Amino acid sequence: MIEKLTFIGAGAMAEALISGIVSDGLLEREKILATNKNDPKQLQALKDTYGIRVSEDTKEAMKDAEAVILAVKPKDSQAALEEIKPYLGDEAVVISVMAGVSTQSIQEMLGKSQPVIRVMPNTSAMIKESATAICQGTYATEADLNLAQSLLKTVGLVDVVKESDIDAITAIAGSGPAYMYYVVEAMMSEGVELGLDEDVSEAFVYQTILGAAKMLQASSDSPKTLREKITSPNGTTEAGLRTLDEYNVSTHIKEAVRAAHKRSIELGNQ
Ligand SMILES: NC(=O)C1=CN([C@@H]2O[C@H](COP(=O)(O)OP(=O)(O)OC[C@H]3O[C@@H](n4cnc5c(N)ncnc54)[C@H](OP(=O)(O)O)[C@@H]3O)[C@@H](O)[C@H]2O)C=CC1
Ligand SMILES: O=C(O)[C@@H]1CCC=N1
Repeated sequence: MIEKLTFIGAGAMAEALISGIVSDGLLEREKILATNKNDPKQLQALKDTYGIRVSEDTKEAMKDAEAVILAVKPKDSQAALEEIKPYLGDEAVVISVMAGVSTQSIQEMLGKSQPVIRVMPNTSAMIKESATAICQGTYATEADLNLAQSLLKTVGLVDVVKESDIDAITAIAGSGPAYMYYVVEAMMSEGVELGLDEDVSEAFVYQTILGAAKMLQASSDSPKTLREKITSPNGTTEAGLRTLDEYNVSTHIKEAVRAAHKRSIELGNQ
C-alpha cells in the first residue's frame, strides 16, 4: 500500500471517502492528508473526527503524495490542477471523483503523461454502501487501477467500466441516492398530512425503503415481480400505482435520469 494519499478538496465526497478508508484500516490515518481552498474549520473537523492529517498549504499537502484524490467541483478543476501541478510527482496517480470531467481533459490540463483514474462514487460511501464506477486514463497502469479499486472498495461495490459509460452511471448512481431521498421526503410528508406523527411517519418510511432495498438484493424476483406481488387486484397498491401512472411518474423519472446524464456531459465540456 502507499505511504501518502492526499485529498484535494475536503467536502462531502472527500469526507465520505475518508470515513470509509479510515474505518476499513486500509491506510493508517497519518498516511492520509486533506486540504481545501479556504475552510480551516472543515479541515480541523476532519482531523478531529478521523485522525487524518490536514494542511492549508498545497506544497505540504502534495509533498511525496503517491495518490491524489481530486474531490473539488468540476468548475474548480482547472484551478485545483494548476495549483497541484508543480508538486505532482510523475508517477503519482490522480484519482478524480469529479462528475463529467474526462480523464483526457485532466491529462490535458496537467499537460503531461500523468496516470489518471476517474471514479464515480456516491455519498453512501459514508456507510460503505457506495456503487462506484471506475475507469482508467491513457497513462494509468494496471497497478494504478488496482490501487484506486482497493481504495474505493473500502466504501462499497466497485465496478470497472468503459469511460463512455460513466456519464450514465453518474446519472443513475452518483445522483441516484438524491432521487431516493426525494421519494422518501414526499412519502414522509404525506404520512404527516394523513395524520401521523412526524417520527412515526419517518420510522415507517425509512424501514420500508430499507426493506425494499434488501428485498431487491436478496430475492431472485425482478423489481417488476416484487411490485406485482404487493399489488392485490383492486387493492390499495393498485390505487396508488394507478395514480403514479396517471401522472406519468415513470416517464418523469426517466427524464430526470436523462437530464442528469446531459448535465454530466455538459460539465465535462465546460
Ligand atoms: N456529493 C456527491 O454526492 C458526489 C459528488 N461527486 C463529485 O465530487 C466532487 C466534490 O463534490 P462535493 O464533495 O459534493 O463538493 P463540496 O462543495 O462539498 O466540496 C468541494 C471541496 O473542494 C474544495 N476546493 C475548491 N477549490 C479548491 C482548490 N482550488 N484547491 C483545493 N480545494 C478546493 C472546497 O474547499 P472550500 O470549502 O475551502 O471552498 C471543498 O472542500 C464534485 O466534483 C462532484 O461532482 C461525485 C459523486 C457524488
Ligand atoms: O450533483 C452532482 O453534480 C454530483 C455528481 C453526482 C452526485 N453529485
